[in-house]
Amino acid sequence: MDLKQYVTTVENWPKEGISFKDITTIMDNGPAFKYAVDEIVKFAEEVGAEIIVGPEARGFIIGCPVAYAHGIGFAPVRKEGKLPREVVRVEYGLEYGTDVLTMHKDAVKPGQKVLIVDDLLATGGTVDATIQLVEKLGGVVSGCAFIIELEDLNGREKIGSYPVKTLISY
Ligand SMILES: O=P(O)(O)OC[C@H]1O[C@H](OP(=O)(O)OP(=O)(O)O)[C@H](O)[C@@H]1O
Ligand SMILES: Nc1ncnc2[nH]cnc12
Repeated sequence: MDLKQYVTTVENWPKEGISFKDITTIMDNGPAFKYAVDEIVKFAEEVGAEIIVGPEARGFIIGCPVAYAHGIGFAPVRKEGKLPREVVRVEYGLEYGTDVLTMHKDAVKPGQKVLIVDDLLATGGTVDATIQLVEKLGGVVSGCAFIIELEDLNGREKIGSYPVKTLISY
């Protein structure tokens, strides 16, 4: 399937100079959404994922159905102040700002094989912070999967040698 045709580009949003890739037009199309999730389900199997970790908010939309398809768990990465129990925290930079990401301290078990899933890889700040959170908990990052990669922003450099799957590149 040519998944790219279902992405909507919105220029100069949320800030001047940003070319925003809107995946809601993948999500609201049944066959396109199923194709995108199924591709990441296959990758999860290839890397032997035992749990899916996904950052708020769009990582939840893609990561949860992947976890469900395999009958494995999903652990959320959330912005500071959203998770109710003890957390680990990491500061990170975005294409358009900075923030703090957190995970519950017991969300991933030591030695557990983790697939990190998000909608989009831009500067890699979010995935880099997510890798750090998983590793603080003793999890083993077995791969990272995204629907979209913005190649010019070099996010892959932040991921280092972990296996990466992306479905669409710009
Ligand atoms: O590679 P990066 O430069 O870190 O950018 C990618 C991240 O940016 C977006 O999330 P955002 O923080 O806008 O949050 P949202 O999903 O809640 O809209 C996107 O969903 C990724 O998580
Ligand atoms: N250009 C972009 N489009 C959609 N989500 C993003 N997250 C970071 N950069 C983005």
